[in-house]
Amino acid sequence: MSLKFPLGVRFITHSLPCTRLASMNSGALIYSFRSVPVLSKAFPFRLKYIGLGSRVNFSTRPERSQPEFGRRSGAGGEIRASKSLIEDEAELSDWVSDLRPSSLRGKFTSDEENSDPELVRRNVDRDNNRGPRRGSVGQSDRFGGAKRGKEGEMDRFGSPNRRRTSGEPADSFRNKRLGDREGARNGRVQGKSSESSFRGRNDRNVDSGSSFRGRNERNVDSGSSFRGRNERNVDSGSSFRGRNERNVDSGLRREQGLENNRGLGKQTRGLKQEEEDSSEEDEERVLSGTIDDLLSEDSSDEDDEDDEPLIKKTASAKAVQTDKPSGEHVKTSDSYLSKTRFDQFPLSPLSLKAIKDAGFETMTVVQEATLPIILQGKDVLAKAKTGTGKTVAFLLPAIEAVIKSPPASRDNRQPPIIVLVVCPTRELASQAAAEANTLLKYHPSIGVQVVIGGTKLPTEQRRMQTNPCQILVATPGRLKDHIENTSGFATRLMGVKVLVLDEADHLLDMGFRREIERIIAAVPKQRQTFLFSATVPEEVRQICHVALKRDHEFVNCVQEGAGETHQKVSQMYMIASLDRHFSLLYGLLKKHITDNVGYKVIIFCTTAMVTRLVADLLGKLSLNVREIHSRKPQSYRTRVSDEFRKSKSIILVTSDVSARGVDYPDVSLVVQMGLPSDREQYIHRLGRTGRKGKEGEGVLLLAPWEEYFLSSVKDLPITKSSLPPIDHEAVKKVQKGLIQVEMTNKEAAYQAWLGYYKSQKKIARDTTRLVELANEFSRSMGLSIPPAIPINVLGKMGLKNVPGLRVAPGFDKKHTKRNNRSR
Ligand SMILES: Nc1ncnc2c1ncn2[C@@H]1O[C@H](COP(=O)(O)OP(=O)(O)OP(=O)(O)O)[C@@H](O)[C@H]1O
Repeated sequence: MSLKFPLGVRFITHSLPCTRLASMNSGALIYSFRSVPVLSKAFPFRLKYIGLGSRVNFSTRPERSQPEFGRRSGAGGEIRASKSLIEDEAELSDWVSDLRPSSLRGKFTSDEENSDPELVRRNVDRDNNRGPRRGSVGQSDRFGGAKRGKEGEMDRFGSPNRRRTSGEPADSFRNKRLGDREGARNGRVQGKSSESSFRGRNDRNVDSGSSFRGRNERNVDSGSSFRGRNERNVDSGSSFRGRNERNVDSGLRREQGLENNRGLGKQTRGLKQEEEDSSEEDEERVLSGTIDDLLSEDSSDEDDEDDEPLIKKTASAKAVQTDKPSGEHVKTSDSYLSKTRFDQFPLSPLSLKAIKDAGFETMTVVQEATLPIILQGKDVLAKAKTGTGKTVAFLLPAIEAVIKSPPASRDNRQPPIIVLVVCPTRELASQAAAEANTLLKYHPSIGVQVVIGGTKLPTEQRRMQTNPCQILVATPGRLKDHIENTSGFATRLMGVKVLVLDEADHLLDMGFRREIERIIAAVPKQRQTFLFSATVPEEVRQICHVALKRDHEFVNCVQEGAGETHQKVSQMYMIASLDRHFSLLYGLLKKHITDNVGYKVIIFCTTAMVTRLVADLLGKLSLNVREIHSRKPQSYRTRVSDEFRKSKSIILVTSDVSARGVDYPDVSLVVQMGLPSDREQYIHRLGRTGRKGKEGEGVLLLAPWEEYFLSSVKDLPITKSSLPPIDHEAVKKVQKGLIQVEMTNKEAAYQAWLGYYKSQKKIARDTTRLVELANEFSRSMGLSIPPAIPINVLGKMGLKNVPGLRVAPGFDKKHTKRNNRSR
């Protein structure tokens, strides 16, 4: 039997993270005082949870090989919070790779977009130097480019009334990173079997059947529980029924102490504000602070193990899982659309009209699951697969909140902001604003604006004054800038009734810590808050309490494990030594192009500089390729993003600036070259294909020594592919192409590669080996000797005196001074 919530929300499933926490089997609970490690990192004042003792596994995914990514903290739990750091370090690697004596000496002040690549690059350096954002979110910055395209769309939607989305494309994004693979330098391009047809899709079909009423049918308990979560331990066999009861009963009783969570705002006010980040790159938290900061933070990870007092754990919130099972129930398991119509909900007729114009016929599963709860006035944490309409899911009810608010008086030049949407990247913010404008087509009195950095603060300030809006979409850094520097802005934020954190896990991880704290502190406590993402790691769930009310609902439309990715997207990985990678990539692309007439491919590289290298090479191989990464000016990125969105038969090589949220239609293949920063990033990148229930393919190309990453995705349906045969001609072509690639690109890629893998603890542990691998990478680019690296850069990277490195003379401080003197 299934239970239904008043508005029809039904619980489907298996193991809910929360449902089986404290409330169940409480007699058996052991309250131990363990810390929630990430909390201490993110929120110094220490949140406390009642712990479930041994049953509670705060470290999330035990079966993941986290050590490589994890940073030690708190009670010794390995946490992924280090992701941000790692990403920063990835950025660092690119930044480092781009160091020149000049950039080491000075900063650049121009903010403008600049078509001069050199200047742009320098701008990047400058930006990097600016903020102390250490924890940065790599993604964010890397994200750089992607969605700018949206901006274009906004214009479209902008209609004559003030609904126009503002927010200029930010320019000078910066980011960096790098990556790549290793190689047992011997491997020769050869391919044995090959078979790897990257086809093996499971064409499970989609048939949602998920209507309000019919939900139960979907409700087949797959038994696939949330890994590493308590509930599984507590009551693995629990039936669907039992769970629902638990839900209804709110099995997740929150215990005292959680109140504290809400106090975040207050407490964070007192937090030390590190120097302001220069707005310009909220999301681009490139390497903030100094390299030393980053490295030292990194190295201190191990030390940071003091146990916190603690815990009080218990889940809060009810959990509603709407996902469907895997295995034989595939027919319904990958459906992203429900059968529920939008007009079955009490939505504004004008919104319904706009929805119809947008061509949305029925709700997606996440929309169907969250809307009734949100309309009840509750806070929601929602996890739903990539490309399944989360943006509309939070925007629709947010618009309702605006409609229900009393109109601002006409002479109020600074009307309250009713809805605040925070996105980790400029692209996502622009995209969300564009979607909002679609939904607001017939609400001319409701305005949307975007504040995303990249433009000068005063420009945005003026824009906000001349175009008052009720819905504001922002990136965290720029929003914080406005809170602190725009007169009257803080007052306007006191009108916020709905706060949305899009890509919540990313926003709540270490990278955006300060900004989010500041933002939460700046909006009223009496508000509704929605957190959406395709991935919500357990440790982030713990932090969610700082933003959400205690009785929030966790709507999980995703089954942990195989269910986190789309069944219609085949996932394969290839293991090959580094020296084969470029040829393999080329062969893979050629085959895909032959097999797919209107192909659209995204290739993710680990850093901006490696992205540039790969794009350069593929261009030389006469493929129709574009590149997006943080080193490109925002205007360029916007243009390319738009072009890629609209085109067919095209390849986009990109860094992680395009990993999250970017909604490119009809991407047929996603290739990930080298180590993804973590499991979530792997899922988000893969999510650029198979959107809206479509088919897609994903290929992860790793070197043998990167294979350990697979343990973190072992529950996903990713299978090993044999290496395809690569014909001799292709190998020769690639070699020739590599010769034509600019030397500076190779040098930059080498340094960036080194920097990126230096940030991967597992690999960096043995620096001699690391350098060997880097030199392997160098050879894979066709270089017989590795590029020399300035001594000061090596120092910053902690790689001085490591055998195998070539040191570029004359760039160390002493040396430079001497040279200057002698001039
Ligand atoms: N009910 C609907 N019916 C059809 N299409 C929809 C519906 N709702 C949203 N969409 C479209 O689905 C696409 C994907 O939506 P969106 O970008 O919000 O996905 P997402 O879940 O946020 O993905 P990601 O996790 O990658 O950010 C968009 O083009 C959006 O316009």
